[in-house]
Amino acid sequence: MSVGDLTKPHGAGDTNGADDTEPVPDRLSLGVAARLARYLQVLTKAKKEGKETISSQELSSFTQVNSTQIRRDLSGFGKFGKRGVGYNVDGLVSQIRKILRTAGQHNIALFGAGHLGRAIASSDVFADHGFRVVAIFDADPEKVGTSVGALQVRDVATVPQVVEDEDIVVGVLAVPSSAAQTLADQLVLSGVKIIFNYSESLLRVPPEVTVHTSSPAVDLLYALYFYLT
Ligand SMILES: NC(=O)c1ccc[n+]([C@@H]2O[C@H](COP(=O)([O-])OP(=O)(O)OC[C@H]3O[C@@H](n4cnc5c(N)ncnc54)[C@H](O)[C@@H]3O)[C@@H](O)[C@H]2O)c1
Repeated sequence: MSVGDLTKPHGAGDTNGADDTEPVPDRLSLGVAARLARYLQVLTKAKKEGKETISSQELSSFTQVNSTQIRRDLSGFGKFGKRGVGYNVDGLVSQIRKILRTAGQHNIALFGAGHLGRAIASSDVFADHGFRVVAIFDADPEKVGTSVGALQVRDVATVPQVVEDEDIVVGVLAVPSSAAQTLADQLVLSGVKIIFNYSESLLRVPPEVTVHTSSPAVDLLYALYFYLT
């Protein structure tokens, strides 16, 4: 079964641009989307290291998805895979980015210019995948106006205006749990539909808004489950 088999295609003539015969899927199943994102993570790194091809076995060893599943998921991208040679890294990166709709540039607003916020702002973790931190906010008047890399810390009162001016699509919360819900509410009111939450706060948002909560300990519990079973 390929990605195409698991999804509902767009109407005729609406194509992904890379191959006129390949329709862009409307909706991926959660499992496929999660696996494609993991492949993309490995492929992006491989591309950065100048690797031209990658085999399903290599992808498997880095993603812990078995290679038969990988071949099935990627069978829709026939022209990128050659027996004995593997997949063309460049081609597969652009194809998966189109399918996950992550092609192009997406602007992030970061909340919290503390330890984590500063580390995120100065690293490539988001930039490697087409996300750019274009604004950083903090509630502490001592931090507002100071520099974090090329950015100046802004006052949270300016959120709605900055979201509009900077075309922000993602809000990243690197603030104490006690501050997260109020900021999430402000982001929702400003029209932001994706929130990446580093705090442990259980955020309440309307159904059209997606919250992803990053929790290393919970990821470890998941790994532990597979280790123990
Ligand atoms: N999930 C992870 O991997 C991970 C890792 C480290 C920290 N964290 C979490 O990230 C958060 C930040 O951690 P830290 O170590 O950077 O803390 P920190 O105290 O160094 O920084 C927090 C910053 O948030 C600012 N802040 C407080 N209220 C705010 C508001 N309403 N609006 C904007 N800014 C506000 C503070 O002034 C401070 O600058 C915490 O919730 C922590 O538990 C998560």
